[in-house]
Amino acid sequence: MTAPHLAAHDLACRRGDRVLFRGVGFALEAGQALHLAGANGIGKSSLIRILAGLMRPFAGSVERAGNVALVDERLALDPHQPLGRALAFWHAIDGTVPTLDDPFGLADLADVPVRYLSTGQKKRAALARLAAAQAPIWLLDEPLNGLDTAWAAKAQAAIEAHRAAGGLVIIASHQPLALAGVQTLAMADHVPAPQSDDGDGDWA
Ligand SMILES: Nc1ncnc2c1ncn2[C@@H]1O[C@H](COP(=O)(O)OP(=O)(O)OP(=O)(O)O)[C@@H](O)[C@H]1O
Repeated sequence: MTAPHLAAHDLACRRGDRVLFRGVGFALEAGQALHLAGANGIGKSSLIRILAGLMRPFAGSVERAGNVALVDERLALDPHQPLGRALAFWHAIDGTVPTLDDPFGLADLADVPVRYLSTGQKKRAALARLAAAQAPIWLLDEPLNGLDTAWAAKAQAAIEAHRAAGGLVIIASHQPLALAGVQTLAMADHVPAPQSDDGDGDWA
């Protein structure tokens, strides 16, 4: 795997008429992991989309070396296909072959149409698709949502294996993460102060 690099320089994000965050900066290298933490609506998914190149920052820039694979709430698998065929579609696009070890326990679900999978099964399918993409940079938006305790542990083991193989990972999550040496970016530290509208300026 080519050594990946992902850096954010003084990023700001505006959605509608609101600046969600500003001054976000970090630099990650192979093997490192960053946890984006913060309340609902603070801008974690928006930051992930900026890092993935799907949204322009309001200010600042992203520096990236290495391909990106993204997992978010949108399942990029054809809901009308059986899971095996839906995953095979991506193998054909990526030029990869399915691994035999089945780390996400999907073998028994290969004939089930994607739309009939449970929430946790869909998340496991998304993680299988992620791993198959063979991209060094993983951007994960709530990757543990919907997983039971055992599968959440296995998903984190897959993240650790990816790091050990030279990948880097950014994870937006409300759940505590059991990842070695994971860094935390507290989004609350980057929320702009509200504009004062108390009229003080009029009386100075
Ligand atoms: N297209 C849009 N136009 C305007 N505002 C938007 C748009 N998309 C999202 N927002 C707003 O941006 C804010 C941040 O959303 P975002 O999904 O990034 O938050 P989040 O931290 O990931 O939240 P959660 O923890 O609930 O997933 C929210 O207030 C949301 O309503």
